[in-house]
This record gives sequence, structure tokens and C-alpha cells, in this order.
Amino acid sequence: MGLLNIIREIKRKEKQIRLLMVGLDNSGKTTIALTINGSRDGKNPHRRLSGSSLLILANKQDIKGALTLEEISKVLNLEAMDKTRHWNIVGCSAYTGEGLLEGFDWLVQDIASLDLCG
Ligand SMILES: Nc1nc2c(ncn2[C@@H]2O[C@H](COP(=O)(O)OP(=O)(O)OP(=O)(O)O)[C@@H](O)[C@H]2O)c(=O)[nH]1
Repeated sequence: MGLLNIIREIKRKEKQIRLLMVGLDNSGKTTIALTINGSRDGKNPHRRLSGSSLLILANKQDIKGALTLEEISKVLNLEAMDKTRHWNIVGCSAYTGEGLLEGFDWLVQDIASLDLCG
């Protein structure tokens, strides 16, 4: 199922997803939000993050010399994360759109699977 279909399905079921996007200054958060859905961005982070899905977008992969996923995983020590945490790291470019669908597709599917279990 494509991302748009999944989003439509969630809307049809009147479900809401709270998305908190965190990143370094100038990392491309706004550009990703604009590329994905137009002009909305999240300025109201929700406090209850426990049990939430974590998607790490390694943006600007179109730039030569950008850190690889392996390098970023190592720096962030992702493997040491709590094993109950659902997480994924995806390389992307908000300029070309590459990887964004894959990343958000995983996020939506993962949230849907958590919802079914919970
Ligand atoms: N080459 C390249 N540049 C990008 C990409 N995404 C964003 N940029 C550029 O990076 C700069 C910062 O992008 P923003 O989307 O404003 O970043 P931000 O994370 O919202 O920045 P802050 O508001 O400082 O937190 C802009 O000049 C964008 O055009 C990308 O995938 N590739």
C-alpha cells in the first residue's frame, strides 16, 4: 500500500498520528515536511513518547560526502537502544524526494501495527 493510500485510510478511520520531528539546525526538517505534505509542520510536540516509533531520516544524502547510514548509526549508537523501541534509519534527500516515501511508509505501517497490538 502506498503512503497516500495509508494516510487516506487513517483519515477514513478518523485516527490521528502525532509526529515529532527533531533535528539539528539546518538539517532539512522544514524541507522534508514541505516535501511530504505541503506547508504544515509540527510545533506542538507531545510529551508521551514512550512506545512511539522512531524514524531517523538521514537527510541530504544527495550531497557528496554525506555521512552514510552506517556512520550515523554508529555515532548515534542506535544498536544500543532499548530493544523494545521500534526504530528505523533511512537515507533521504528532501531535494530529490528519495527515501522519504520509504521512511514515512515504514513509520505509518509501524504505527498501524502498534495500534493493532495495543
Ligand atoms: N542538498 C540538500 N539540501 C537540503 C536538503 N533538505 C534541505 N536542504 C537545504 O538545507 C537548508 C535548511 O533546510 P530547512 O528545511 O530550512 O532546515 P530546518 O531543519 O527546518 O532548519 P531550522 O529551521 O534551522 O531548524 C535549506 O537551504 C534547504 O534548501 C536536501 O535533502 N539536500
